Amino acid sequence: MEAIHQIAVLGGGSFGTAIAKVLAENGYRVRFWMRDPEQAELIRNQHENPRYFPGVELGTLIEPTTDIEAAISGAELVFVALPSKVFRNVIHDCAHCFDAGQMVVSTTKGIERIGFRLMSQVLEEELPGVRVGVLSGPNLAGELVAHELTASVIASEDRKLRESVQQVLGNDYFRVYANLDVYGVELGGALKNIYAMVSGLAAARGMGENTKSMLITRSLAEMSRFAVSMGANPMTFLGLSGVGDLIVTCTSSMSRNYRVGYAMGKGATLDEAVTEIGQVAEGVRTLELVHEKALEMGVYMPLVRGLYEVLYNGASIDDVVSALMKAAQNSDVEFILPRQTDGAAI
Ligand SMILES: NC(=O)C1=CN([C@@H]2O[C@H](COP(=O)(O)OP(=O)(O)OC[C@H]3O[C@@H](n4cnc5c(N)ncnc54)[C@H](OP(=O)(O)O)[C@@H]3O)[C@@H](O)[C@H]2O)C=CC1
Ligand SMILES: O=C(CO)COP(=O)(O)O
Repeated sequence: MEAIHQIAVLGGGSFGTAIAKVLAENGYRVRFWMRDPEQAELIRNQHENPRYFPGVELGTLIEPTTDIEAAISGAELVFVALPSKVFRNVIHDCAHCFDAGQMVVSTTKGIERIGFRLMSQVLEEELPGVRVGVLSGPNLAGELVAHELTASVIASEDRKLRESVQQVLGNDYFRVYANLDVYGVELGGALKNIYAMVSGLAAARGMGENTKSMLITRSLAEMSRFAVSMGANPMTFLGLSGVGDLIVTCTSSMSRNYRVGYAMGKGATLDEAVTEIGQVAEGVRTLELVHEKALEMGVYMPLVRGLYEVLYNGASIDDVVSALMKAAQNSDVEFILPRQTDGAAI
């Protein structure tokens, strides 16, 4: 395995900071690109990112910069940790800085509005010739920076990329497993944000432990049904990037998506909930896109539909829950007993 000498991280928010910190702790020099010169100056002088992780030491191997060309050029490996909403624009504007053969890894868990593209597809379209990968899994940034024992998945068809990412990120608190199914790994990371909002909402209403388990498991069934309709392999959802990420975001109040649902369950409007968090909650946008796609493709997604009704059409949570519970009872595992399509059940 060739040694990696230079790594770039694009995006100076929670996850970009967490990944840059892991890399630096593993002894790599990291060019850390962000848009805000003041933030870059603070990180350069204080070796911490006070807006996202006040008090967390980042060390001296992280070199913040607002010059994206300087960050990318010469880096063998580039991690992109930007919200999906801005992902294509940022990559498009700096596409000329990339060389063929460079390894580019998206950590973004979202979907592009036009064309329902995932970020690896955006990378392939914008950066022909680069090697593309996706990093996804149960990776709450706040826990990663605190060295909680964590695992993730690097998905790529490119073996060199998979092994390079395992090499540069793996250490005594972070394990990186490999997968070939880029689309499935990425889709799981995007979809689970919707169900994290559902779980937050239910938690705010005082759900029991049985309810929590039912919600997470039926979320997995719904995600898998959607994946199959998109031509993806639902088996990937059995891994860390599927059920793993679903569990952490549906049970942790550190998840921004969970917190959006929770705040709404306590009576906040969607705008209030999102503003209060002040960081990206990808699930809000993903919900809209998946709701639309499910309608278009005729995929049965009662949790998506119920959450959409609450968020966008002012439906009462009690009415939605009641409709879900009264719907016709159906198959547990649809790969064993196909779902009956003449009724409707959670
Ligand atoms: N946080 C987490 O636990 C994890 C997050 N992810 C995923 O990573 C992605 C990024 O999330 P995260 O880092 O948490 O988000 P944050 O909200 O913490 O940070 C977003 C970052 O994007 C920057 N940004 C926003 N718009 C632009 C733009 N137009 N040009 C340049 N930079 C921009 C922000 O800059 P500024 O600070 O100047 O506003 C900020 O640095 C998301 O898809 C998320 O789902 C994946 C795994 C875990
Ligand atoms: O994806 C995440 C953990 O794996 C982070 O979730 P949130 O974006 O909901 O905070």
